[in-house]
Amino acid sequence: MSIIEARGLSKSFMQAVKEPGLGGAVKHLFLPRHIEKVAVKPLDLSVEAGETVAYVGPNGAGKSTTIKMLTGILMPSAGTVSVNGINPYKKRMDNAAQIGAVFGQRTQLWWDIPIVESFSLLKDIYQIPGAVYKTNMELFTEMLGMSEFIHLSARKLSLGQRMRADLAAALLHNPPILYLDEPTIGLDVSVKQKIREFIKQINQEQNTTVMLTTHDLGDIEDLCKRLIIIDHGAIIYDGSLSEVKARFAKNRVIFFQVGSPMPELYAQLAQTPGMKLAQQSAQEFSVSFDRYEYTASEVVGRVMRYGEVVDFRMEDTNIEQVIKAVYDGKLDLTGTGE
Ligand SMILES: Nc1ncnc2c1ncn2[C@@H]1O[C@H](COP(=O)(O)OP(=O)(O)OP(=O)(O)O)[C@@H](O)[C@H]1O
Repeated sequence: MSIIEARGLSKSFMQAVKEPGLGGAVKHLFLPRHIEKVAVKPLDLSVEAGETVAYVGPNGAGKSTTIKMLTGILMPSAGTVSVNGINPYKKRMDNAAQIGAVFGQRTQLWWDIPIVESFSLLKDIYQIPGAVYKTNMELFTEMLGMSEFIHLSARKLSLGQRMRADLAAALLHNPPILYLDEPTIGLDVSVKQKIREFIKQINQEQNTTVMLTTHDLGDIEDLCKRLIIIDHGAIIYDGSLSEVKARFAKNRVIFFQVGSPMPELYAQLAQTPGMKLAQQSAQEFSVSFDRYEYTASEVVGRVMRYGEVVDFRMEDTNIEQVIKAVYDGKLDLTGTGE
């Protein structure tokens, strides 16, 4: 059985509808009006132990609501959910022992006590054996570079330091499942890298299942093998990241600057299947091509036959562009997942 299993899982909220101004507020007091907002439509989800899953979607798509149902913070409106055999909402204590969670916008550390003492409290709360605690503290301090701030209180930490401390706190008890909600939000490149490396290592060495929501698509490329896209509360794609890349990020573009205009080349390219010309000026143009049909050297060689190439650079379509196209409604992935 999968480590995370949801069937028909959904969540609706009652949202207050208030007319603007004081009059509206008074009216709402005596005659409150609500509408039902379906945040997550009935969804099915199975995640195997050790998987790394990116759960992405535009703002308001229902990502956090799903994660909150899986972590037991929110009670589902309908459907069933089982996490490592436990109903997370009904058995919150048992569930807490088997999950680690990092919500990028909030901390689970005590605000006014040194980080190292927060860790020590967590050791008691989770009843972490001394040897496990010692090993993890050493490993996490080293990998996340925590020694410089471990004696400070959470209040005094920078965002990057706090995120590292939060990640360590979430994993101290060796949970088999790690939920990450925007774990790299607002962080600089080097801290992001540190956090990604750490998550990767924990996943590989301890087979920790990782479920990640993020708007930073670099997190996905670095960490996740599986991609789930949710939009308006419904899953619109569930499949491997590499498949999406192979099918939709298959184009490469080479930008050329040439010594003189090449009208014959332009005419020829216009008729070549699998290649597309986009002209910026008489001497600047780009050729996009299917990287499974042509090699970059074939394309460059073809252009060079028509005249002098002053400069060129190449770009791959990356997963970021593919997902942006899905969010913008320009690419439909429905039916392409597993
Ligand atoms: N407690 C709540 N009460 C009423 N509506 C809510 C509540 N929580 C979420 N919603 C609504 O449910 C929808 C989904 O919200 P959710 O936070 O799950 O989106 P998200 O995908 O995590 O978005 P973001 O990327 O902006 O964090 C939104 O329309 C939101 O306004």
